[in-house]
Amino acid sequence: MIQVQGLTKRYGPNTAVDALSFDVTPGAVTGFLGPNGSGKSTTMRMIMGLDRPDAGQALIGGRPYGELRQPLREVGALLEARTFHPGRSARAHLSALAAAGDIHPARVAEVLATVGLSDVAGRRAGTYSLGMAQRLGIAAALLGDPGVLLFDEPVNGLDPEGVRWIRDLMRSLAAEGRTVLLSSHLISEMALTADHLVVIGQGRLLADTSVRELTARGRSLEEAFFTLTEGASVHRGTAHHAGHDAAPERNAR
Ligand SMILES: Nc1ncnc2c1ncn2[C@@H]1O[C@H](COP(=O)(O)OP(=O)(O)OP(=O)(O)O)[C@@H](O)[C@H]1O
Repeated sequence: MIQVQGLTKRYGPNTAVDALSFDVTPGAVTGFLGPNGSGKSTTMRMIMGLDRPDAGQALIGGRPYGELRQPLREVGALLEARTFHPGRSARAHLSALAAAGDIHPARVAEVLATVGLSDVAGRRAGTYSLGMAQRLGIAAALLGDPGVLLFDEPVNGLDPEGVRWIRDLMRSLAAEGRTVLLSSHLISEMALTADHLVVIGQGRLLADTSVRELTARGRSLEEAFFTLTEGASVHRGTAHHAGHDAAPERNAR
């Protein structure tokens, strides 16, 4: 379970994340949608303790990231690809992470197999394609077998087979009862992958609802997304925007 409570982050005069609150529940894929610059990555970074909020808090299983006793076993994240040393092999990279996180070394081979990198695990990761780099990032996120997972744009740069692989992986992680928060620009992909959606614009919550609810009455998810985010995109960078005072679309789970 992830709880985002009144989370706020300012960069100078810009408020990147603005009193944002939502929960991400286990056993489902929660899609995290919003236009470019709406604050998705900043929110995920704050959940992972990489950015300090100016107000509010993000909790993982009831605690802020910094207070988790065994963080790699509790939460895994793919926030940006290529966070590994290019001269190291995938196996060496994962082995170092496992050693640092007190994770059994046998997990390295397991996660390499899960992401389909077993055959190239000895190669320098710097030679990997974007798709392979994404898979290595996902392997690192899965290493501690955590119950909570965050993926920021995992399908970026992947070919159709890779996109489908990610979709199946997300769905199976949720089916195992894990909490999965997934950001993506690909709305059509989100319609296929996510059960629940959190939509933000200008750092504010625009909707916290099920995909089914948002696409009710024959509306496509794309239409619903544009209707929700219209005000937030058109007036981006100004103090006033449509929907400023509107209550976000929300439904109970
Ligand atoms: N380190 C930083 N310094 C200054 N401004 C920042 C910083 N990081 C993010 N921002 C700003 O905060 C806002 C939110 O950015 P963020 O990357 O979180 O959005 P996003 O929804 O993930 O966008 P995208 O979909 O393009 O990845 C943007 O206006 C961005 O320019």
